[in-house]
Amino acid sequence: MAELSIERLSLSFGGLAALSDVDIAVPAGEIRGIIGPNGAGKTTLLNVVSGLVRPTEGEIRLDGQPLTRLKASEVAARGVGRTFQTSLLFKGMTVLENVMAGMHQGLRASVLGAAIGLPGVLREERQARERAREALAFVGMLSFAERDGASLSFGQQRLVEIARSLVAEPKVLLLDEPAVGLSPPRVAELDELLRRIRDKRGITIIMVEHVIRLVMGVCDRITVLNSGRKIADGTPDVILADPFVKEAYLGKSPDADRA
Ligand SMILES: Nc1ncnc2c1ncn2[C@@H]1O[C@H](COP(=O)(O)OP(=O)(O)OP(=O)(O)O)[C@@H](O)[C@H]1O
Repeated sequence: MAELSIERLSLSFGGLAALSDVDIAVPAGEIRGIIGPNGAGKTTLLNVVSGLVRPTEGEIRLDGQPLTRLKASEVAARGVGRTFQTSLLFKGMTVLENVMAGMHQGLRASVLGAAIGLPGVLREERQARERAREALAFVGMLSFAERDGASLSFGQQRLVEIARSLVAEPKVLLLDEPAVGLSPPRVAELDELLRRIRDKRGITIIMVEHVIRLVMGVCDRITVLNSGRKIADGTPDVILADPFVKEAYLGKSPDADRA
C-alpha cells in the first residue's frame, strides 16, 4: 500500500488561482474524498497529481518519492492510476479490448505482436486477456466483455474504466466523479467496489465526488476545497458538522443531496 502527499501545491491559470497552497496527506490504504463546489479546483488537483498539468509551486510524493516534475506516463508507471470525469470507451473496440488498452507498454506491445502473429507473444496475449477478464469480473462487468464499448450506458462505461485502470496495477487510484450516471442501487455497489479495491488490491483511493451519500459512506477522511483553497480536512462526521463546510458547500450546492 502506498501513501501520497501533496505539499503547498499552487497553480494559477493566468491571473486565476485554481489551487492555492494546498496540503493533503493521504496515508496508505485510505479512501480519501475530495469535495467542494463547482470550480473549487478538484479536477485540477487530480490533473496536477497525475502529471497532466505542472503546478506553479509545491511537491507531490508517492511513498516519499517526488512525482512533481514527471510526465503523465511516468507518473502512471510509478503507480498512480486515474479515471476521468466524462471519458468514454473507445468505439469499435470490445469492452475487453478497452480494458486491455490500460495495460503497461510492454504488455500492449505483446498484444500488438500477437495481432500480427509474432511467435512467442501469443501466450502473453492470452495472459493479458485473462488479466483483463479478471479485472472485468472484479467490477462486475465480465458478461459485457465482448460487447462494443460504446454501446454501454455511461454508468457501465465508468465501471469498465475502473477495470481499465486496475489492469495497470496502480498503488494509488484517482477517481474523478465515478458515481456520475449511476442510479442509487448502483451507487451502493460502487461503495462496495471501492472498499474491495482498497481491501483486496491494497490500493489507496483519492476520489473527487459530488454524490455526498457515497462520499460520507465510504471515505475514511474528506478534504474540502473552495476557490482553490483547502478549507477543511477530517472524518465524515467532522466534515458534516463543520459550519464553514456547510456554508461553502453543503448549504449552497444543488448537488449536495443529489444521491
Ligand atoms: N485549463 C484551464 N485553463 C484556465 N482555467 C482553468 C483550466 N482548468 C480549470 N480552470 C479553472 O480553474 C478553476 C478550477 O476548475 P476545476 O475544474 O478544477 O474545478 P472542479 O472543482 O473540478 O469543478 P467541477 O466540480 O465543476 O468539476 C475553475 O475556475 C476553472 O475555470
